[in-house]
Amino acid sequence: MTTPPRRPAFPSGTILGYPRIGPNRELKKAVEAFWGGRSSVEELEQVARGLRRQTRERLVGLGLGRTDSSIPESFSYYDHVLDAAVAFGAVPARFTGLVNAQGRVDLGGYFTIARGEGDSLPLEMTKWFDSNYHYLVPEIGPETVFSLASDALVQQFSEGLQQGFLTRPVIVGPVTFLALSKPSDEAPEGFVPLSRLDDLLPVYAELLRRLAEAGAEWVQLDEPALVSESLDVSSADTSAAAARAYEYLGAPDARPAIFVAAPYNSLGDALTVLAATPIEAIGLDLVRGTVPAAGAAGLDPLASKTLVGGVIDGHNVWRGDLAEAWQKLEALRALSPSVSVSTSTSLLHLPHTVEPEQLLGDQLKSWLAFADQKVEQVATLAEGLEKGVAGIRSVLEASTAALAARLAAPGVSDGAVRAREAALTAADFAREDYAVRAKAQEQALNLPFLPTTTIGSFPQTGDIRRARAQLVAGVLSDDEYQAVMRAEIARVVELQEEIGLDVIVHGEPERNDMVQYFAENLDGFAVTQNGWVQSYGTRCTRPSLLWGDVSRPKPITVDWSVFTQTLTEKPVKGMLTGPVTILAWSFVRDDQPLGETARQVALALRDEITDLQSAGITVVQVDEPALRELLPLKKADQAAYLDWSVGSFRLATSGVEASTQIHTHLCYSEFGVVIDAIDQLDADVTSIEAARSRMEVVTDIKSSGFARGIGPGVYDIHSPRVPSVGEVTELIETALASIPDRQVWVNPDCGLKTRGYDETVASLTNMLEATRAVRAKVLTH
Ligand SMILES: Nc1nc2c(c(=O)[nH]1)N[C@@H](CNc1ccc(C(=O)N[C@@H](CCC(=O)N[C@@H](CCC(=O)N[C@@H](CCC(=O)O)C(=O)O)C(=O)O)C(=O)O)cc1)CN2
Ligand code: MET
Ligand SMILES: [Zn+2]
Repeated sequence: MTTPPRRPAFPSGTILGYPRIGPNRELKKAVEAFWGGRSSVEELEQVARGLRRQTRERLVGLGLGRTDSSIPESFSYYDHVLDAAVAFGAVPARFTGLVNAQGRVDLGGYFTIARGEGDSLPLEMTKWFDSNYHYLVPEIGPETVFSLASDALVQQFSEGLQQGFLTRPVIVGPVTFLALSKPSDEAPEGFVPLSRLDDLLPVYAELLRRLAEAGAEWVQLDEPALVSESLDVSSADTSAAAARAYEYLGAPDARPAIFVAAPYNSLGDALTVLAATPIEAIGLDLVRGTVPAAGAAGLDPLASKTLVGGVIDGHNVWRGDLAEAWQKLEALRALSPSVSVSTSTSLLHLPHTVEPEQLLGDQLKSWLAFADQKVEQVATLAEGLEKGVAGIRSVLEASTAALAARLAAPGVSDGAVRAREAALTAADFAREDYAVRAKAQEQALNLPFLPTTTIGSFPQTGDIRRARAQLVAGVLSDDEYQAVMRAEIARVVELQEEIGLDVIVHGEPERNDMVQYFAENLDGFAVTQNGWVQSYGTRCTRPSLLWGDVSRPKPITVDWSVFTQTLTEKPVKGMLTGPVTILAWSFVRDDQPLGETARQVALALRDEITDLQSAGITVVQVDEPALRELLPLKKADQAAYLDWSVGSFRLATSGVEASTQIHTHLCYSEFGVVIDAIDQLDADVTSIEAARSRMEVVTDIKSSGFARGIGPGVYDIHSPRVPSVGEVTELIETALASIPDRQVWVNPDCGLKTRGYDETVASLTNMLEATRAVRAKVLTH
């Protein structure tokens, strides 16, 4: 028997990943300049190199080691799952023209796969576990030929080495890569991408060998699929795949030491599986998950591995209780003598740093930790692990004290809000029967067969954003800003009238973001100036901070909707963001159950909706695109979630008369699992993303017995492509084949804010032409 090679020690502290977009969105700006033809690929690459160097230096400055593999090499130009697809040669057939003679795709081609071109649709985009980050879905079939088609990761590691850093390359693990993939267009019915594992593993092994040759001592393989019970493949299948994968990848001597990270929840049975493989370190999410019980069956082999305790929350901004985090690390020591500290997830979900924020106030700032502050927390705990807890005791105590101060601060608990919540009864969560509502609404609205509408936003042009930036800078007065927005609303209304839409929207020009806008107008929230977080590709958001009890000091949207209604005879649809989505896209207080916070937001929205009704608005849409996103990864937690999420939506929307039509909108997800919950929302009309999956969702709707209005999106707004009249006609007819005629609405998949005006006008015009054609056909039969 040969002795295994000696492996270098895992660093005592690390993070699973770091934001890639740059402290001032440098990468976003550089990539968009490249797309716009305003810079060359060399200039873009130079910005990226600069950011990577800056990140390595910054992380050392914050306390990570320069040469102990503690710095993750986790850069991406657009998305880390796309990076893996391109690295392993998994390019869909429609893009093979982008692959050069060496089997590689250049940076331009990489962006084309992400964004589509001409008739070639981009990879589908969907939510990354329970976060607001979207990854691109690889397409895998029996025809996919895996090969090592990119050395980007090796190059980035070598680039760091030349600068004097020994970093730790990070890549999506093989099980997660395949579990998140979907069958390619060429794949036969029933094909499962995970069935290609044995063909993919040699390519991963080759990459590991190349990294070892380049000098990498550790590599990180991210396997969040192992914690999720909500994927297309079962946990039993992902566990079995992990056993195979890590037995195989662990076998060769010529490889870096392997660290498998399992962020977003606990590993459950998969921990036993990983324990039995020859990998050297395992990362556990101890924020969402718990410390495994020492002595549990099958965990003995952990004693010879490093356990990396993800005790610092990578998914939320609170400074948290470091003393409690320390205790979790101590508890881990019962399983292995070798314990390190890390974040629970990549810091990708957090803004860079609290420091430059000028509007947050010292008190709130003292409660917060963004990415850089989380790195410092990791460094503190790592010092405790290395030198004993005595040296860090005062820091632990300070964090406990800050947390106690936070819980006792004014505004965290508001008596009036609490009293109102305590007085709620079942009647506050229910409307009249749908039959009664439908009749009252038919009379009030008098809409045609196949009513047409849009999802709310119209293009956010440079002029609109500039005007808002000028308002913030004090260059425009409130009145001047209002005038610019009103002019935009007038243009949007006129356009909709010309095109012939039936239910009119105001276009949301006054909103920087559909959540931040409401946060700015509600008590209990704070917003950042520069707290940008990547949502997908170059698109970023500044998640708001929900720190206290929520209430509405005054009406928020009423004046805008009332103004819009003065411009048209047609019904104007009021536009609000729902409680679940407001929570999902903010950083939410962690001192009380989410359901309680959601009810507070719902009550504020309920008042807004009744105020809209009093002001003469007859249709109100309450968007819940994040309903599916927040669905817990563990099945045991899902029923309770659906109960409070559906409840908060109903609380927000059930204060109105039968004649007021409530719409909701959902997008960005697979809806099958939550279709019953969507029905339970009891909205009069639900618009739902459907075009990219060619109306697959209507079969779910049909089998669920959904009996109210439904608008399956008839074109994808994520690409500038203008759908033809024929295409839209076909999709409307597909919907009509499954759903009773009178229920069907015609609308795009989502809001138009990321589009330009030219394609918007062309697409909506075609949508109306298709609707008229179908109307004529159905009505003459
Ligand atoms: N929070 C959130 N999550 C979501 C969505 C969403 O709409 N909101 N939609 C889904 C998809 N995700 C998306 C996320 C972001 C964007 C998006 O368009 N983001 C914009 C920023 C939106 C914004 O905050 N705009 C601000 C600030 C704009 C800005 O960058 N201003 C310039 C200055 C203005 C100029 O001169 O151009 C600056 O600060 O430097 C405003 O309009 O006021 C972007 O990245 O470009 C779209 C979809 C799912 N998750
Ligand atoms: C991400 S869902 C977007 C809904 C919103 N009303 C809009 O049109 O932009
Ligand atoms: Zn949407």
